[in-house]
Amino acid sequence: MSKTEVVVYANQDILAAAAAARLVTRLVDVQAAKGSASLVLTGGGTGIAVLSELRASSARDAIDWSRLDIYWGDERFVPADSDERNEKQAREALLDHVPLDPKRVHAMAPSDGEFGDDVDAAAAAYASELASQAGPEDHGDVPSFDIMLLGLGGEGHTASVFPESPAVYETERSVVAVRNCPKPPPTRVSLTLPAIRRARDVWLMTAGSAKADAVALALAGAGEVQLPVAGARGHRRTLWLLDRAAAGKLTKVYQPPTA
Ligand SMILES: O=C1O[C@H](COP(=O)(O)O)[C@@H](O)[C@H](O)[C@H]1O
Repeated sequence: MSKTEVVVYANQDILAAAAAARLVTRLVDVQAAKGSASLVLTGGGTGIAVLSELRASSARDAIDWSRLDIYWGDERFVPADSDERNEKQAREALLDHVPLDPKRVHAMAPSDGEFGDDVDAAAAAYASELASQAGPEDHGDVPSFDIMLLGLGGEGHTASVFPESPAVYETERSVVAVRNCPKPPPTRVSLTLPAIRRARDVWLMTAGSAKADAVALALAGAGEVQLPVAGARGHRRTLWLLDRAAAGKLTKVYQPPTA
C-alpha cells in the first residue's frame, strides 16, 4: 500500500536544502541495498534549486555517482544549448560537477539533435531508452525508478502533462510528445502518468502561494484529467515537500508541523 506524506518547510531555501539532504540519505540507502540507484529529475525553480543545494553539500560525496542512473520526467523541446532546457539547467546546477558515468545519464533529445525537429521521434526514442533499461523485475517497459522528482504548475500540470491535454489521457505509451503547452516553450517531451506511477518514490516539490490551490486540490483527491499532479503517485511512497506558502490552503488532515 502506497503512503502519502507531506512535509512543510518555512521557505523555499530551507525546502531545497532539506530535499537535497533527503536525496543523499535515500540514494545512499538504495545503493547500499541493491548496488545502484535511479533518479528522475525535474525542471522548474524548486527542482533546480534542490540540485544546486546538493552540489553545495559536502554530504554529496556519500553518493556513489558512478552507480546512479539519471533520467528526466520531462524536457523542453528546444536546441541543446538553450537555457530553457531542463538538462542544461541540471548540468549547470549539479551534473557537470559530480563524477557520473555518462552512459548512465539518460537525457531526452533536443530539437537540434539526431531527430531534428521531429518531437514524436524524440518521444518514441526515449520510450525505447526506458524499455532498454527495464529489467524482468520491472514487469514492463519502464524501470521502477527509485526516486522521481517532480514539480507542478499552478494550473496543476506535472512533468509536461497539462490539464485536459492529450497527454493526460494516455494509457499505453510511457513517453509522449506534447504540443501547444500553455506554459512556454510550447513543445515538449514528457513521461505519462502511467510511467510516473512506475516510480517507487515520487517526491512532489514546490514553493510559493501560486501553487497552493493545486496542492490543496491534489491532496483532496481531485481528478487527474483536470489536475494531472493528482495522478502522480509512487507505488511505495508519495512525498510532498512544500514551503509554507504552497501548503497555505491544505485542509487540516495534511497540516503537519512546519520543519
Ligand atoms: O516547465 C516546467 O515546469 C514545472 C514547474 O516549474 P516551476 O518553476 O513552476 O516550479 C516543472 O515541474 C517541469 O519539469 C518543467 O518542465
